[in-house]
Amino acid sequence: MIQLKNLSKSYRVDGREIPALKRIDLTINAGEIFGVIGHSGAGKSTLIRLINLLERPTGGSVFVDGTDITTLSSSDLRLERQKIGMIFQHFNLLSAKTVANNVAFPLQVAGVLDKAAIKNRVADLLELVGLSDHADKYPAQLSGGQKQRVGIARALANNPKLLLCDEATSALDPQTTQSVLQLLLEINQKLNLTIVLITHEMDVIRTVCDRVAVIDGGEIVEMGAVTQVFLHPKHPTSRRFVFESEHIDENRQFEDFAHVPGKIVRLTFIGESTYKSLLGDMARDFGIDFSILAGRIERIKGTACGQLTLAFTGDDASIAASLARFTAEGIDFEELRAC
Ligand SMILES: Nc1ncnc2c1ncn2[C@@H]1O[C@H](COP(=O)(O)OP(=O)(O)OP(=O)(O)O)[C@@H](O)[C@H]1O
Repeated sequence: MIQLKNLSKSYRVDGREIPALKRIDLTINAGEIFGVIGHSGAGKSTLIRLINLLERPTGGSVFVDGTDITTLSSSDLRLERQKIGMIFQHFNLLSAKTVANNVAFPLQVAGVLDKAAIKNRVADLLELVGLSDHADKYPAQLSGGQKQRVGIARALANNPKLLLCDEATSALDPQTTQSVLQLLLEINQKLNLTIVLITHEMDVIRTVCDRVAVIDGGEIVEMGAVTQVFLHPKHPTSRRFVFESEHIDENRQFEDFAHVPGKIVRLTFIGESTYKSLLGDMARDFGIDFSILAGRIERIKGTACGQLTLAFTGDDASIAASLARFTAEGIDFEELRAC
């Protein structure tokens, strides 16, 4: 759906070129929910605004659904943009228009003249986002979550193939964030809509995204399936995001482990293996002992995942046999300390 090729962007400030994005290569597949996470100033907003050319790149190309939109005339670009909806952190609703008229607005701009068709389409969209009873209210009469639902309905008015979400839940409380994220998941599935979202919150990525790119200093420093990046973050920036979201202090943990005897191993469970009763079986079968040093079980986009850090004691052959059993059961392990 999206292909960014060697894409770069610098801003000219006081006669100097300030690089914001450097040689980005990225492919986003149709139907996926793709997240971009980074700290403030990393280049997230620039990246998402390049996808619909709200910003022009300094170099490289932007393909959307097979078309290099950087080469289009302004009238063709206007048509192409109807395939791309966008929602914003601060909703950007028109305060003097009712909810229904905010949602109708992009249809009118696109040249739809049939008033009955507009009315029906607006009614369908408001039903989709759960706001049928609020059609005649003004934005000031809505909660933040309701405003973002209007933003989503408006973004979907022209049946886009792609929805860009610019920090769409950052102004919302945690519970409202969850309900807006559930709505995004629902429309992704119902409409097979490709969604790109930028955020600085790992929880947002974990709840809805299929894949994630971690961006730092204008570059993608890590990219992969969310389960992979969450459970095995490699780049220091990714590690920081994951450990902060899990309230894990990595350095402190290693200091604590220094007092514990045995081989320290971190096990990673995904899916059904998360619920298997393997540890007791292994202690009995191989005569090993273990203590649990750290653990977490969570859901990554609906898939149960767990990580357990254990210290094993026993003879080397028994520990090796136990680790082989993990491998046979499809459980990943990482040795953090040999003994
Ligand atoms: N219009 C602009 N003019 C000059 N510099 C800009 C402009 N927009 C962004 N920048 C600079 O580009 C870099 C990337 O900014 P960008 O807004 O894309 O980051 P971000 O990750 O979205 O940050 P935030 O989360 O704070 O919005 C920053 O150094 C920023 O100062």
